Amino acid sequence: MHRELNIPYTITAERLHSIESEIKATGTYHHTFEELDYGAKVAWRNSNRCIGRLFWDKLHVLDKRHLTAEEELLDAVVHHIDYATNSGKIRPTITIFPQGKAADAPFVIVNDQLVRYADDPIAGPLKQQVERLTADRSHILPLLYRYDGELKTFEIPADVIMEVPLVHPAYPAFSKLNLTWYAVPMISAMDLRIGGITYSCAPFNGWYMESEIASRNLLDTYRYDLLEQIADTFQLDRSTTVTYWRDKALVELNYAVYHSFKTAGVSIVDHYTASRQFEKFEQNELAEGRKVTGDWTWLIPPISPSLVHNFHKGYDNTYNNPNFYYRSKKSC
Ligand code: HEM
Ligand SMILES: N=C(Nc1cccc(CNC[C@@H]2CCCN2)c1)c1cccs1
Repeated sequence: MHRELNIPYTITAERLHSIESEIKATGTYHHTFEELDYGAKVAWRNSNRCIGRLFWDKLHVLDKRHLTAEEELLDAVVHHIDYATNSGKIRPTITIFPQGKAADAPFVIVNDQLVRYADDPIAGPLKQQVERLTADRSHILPLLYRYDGELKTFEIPADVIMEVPLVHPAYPAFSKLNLTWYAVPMISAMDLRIGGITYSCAPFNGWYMESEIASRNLLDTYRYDLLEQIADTFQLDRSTTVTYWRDKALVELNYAVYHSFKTAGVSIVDHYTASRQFEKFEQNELAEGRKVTGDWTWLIPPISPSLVHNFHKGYDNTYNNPNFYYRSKKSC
């Protein structure tokens, strides 16, 4: 159940006292839903590498801290995918499972994203871990999770995973590559830290910025490395670098990804609009009297970076809490 709550949250002396006595008695404490909801939203607002932060107070927070049974926990993962996808009108959502650092939380997801193609080079190490545990070979990696200290796999039902066929309106030959990408990016291996509490299982999603798929996932040499094949479908002259065939292919591929998602009715943002939205975020934060922190190296888009405003300014990369952190590898 999702409840909209007013922001900002103000803590009372009584609440502080009750936290203190819970810590004295048990060594930790538990957030109220209001504290969890506000904490998760502020963690997004503090995510220095995120260009999508304008909508930080619209995050859908699904509180699943009460779940204990394995089937219920897995069902909540499937529900997240279904709820967030919302038939293409993507809802930025976070599902928060029982608290604890990765080593002692009852349920921890090992996958870095809930959906990952088995043939994606980035999936290498995870794929090896999965193949030691199961024989099934679907094109999407199963969920690898730790429950009660045991490493297990779960096949996410195909019907909740939406994919988008990639086409280019002006180049029919492009479809011959039979490229698709999954609709919703869902990060599942970062720790959410709020008020000294670590939630090591708190998968969250937004929607894609087109360049993530087009400039990085499909073109990085250590990812799908498709630049030449894609340039050929656009009939570009690859005989010399100075026909700018790489640059032309990159732009047309970004265009194709954006239009494919739009045609399929799946939320996506172009890099220019995303940068303008980030500029609005900066203005809003200033008006609220808050300093914006950011990581310039991730905030500039990988296509036409100097055409957007944030290329031309610096950012303070201080990490304020609440925030999201990489899980230390050893803990899983
Ligand atoms: C709503 C649409 C959103 C868009 C378009 C967006 C866009 C992006 C992009 C393009 C990146 C850089 C990713 C990369 O280069 O690999 C990023 C990073 C990040 N985003 Fe967002 N984001 C959105 C929503 C969210 C939400 C809902 C959260 C969490 C509640 C979030 C938290 C983060 C974090 C923690 C990072 C840094 C990840 C890392 O350090 O590896 N974003 N975002
Ligand atoms: N649009 C998104 N993209 C995104 C956000 C955070 C992290 C990532 C994955 N980043 C890792 C890759 C792989 C190396 C550099 N980038 C993607 C979102 C994912 C979840 C919420 S928004």
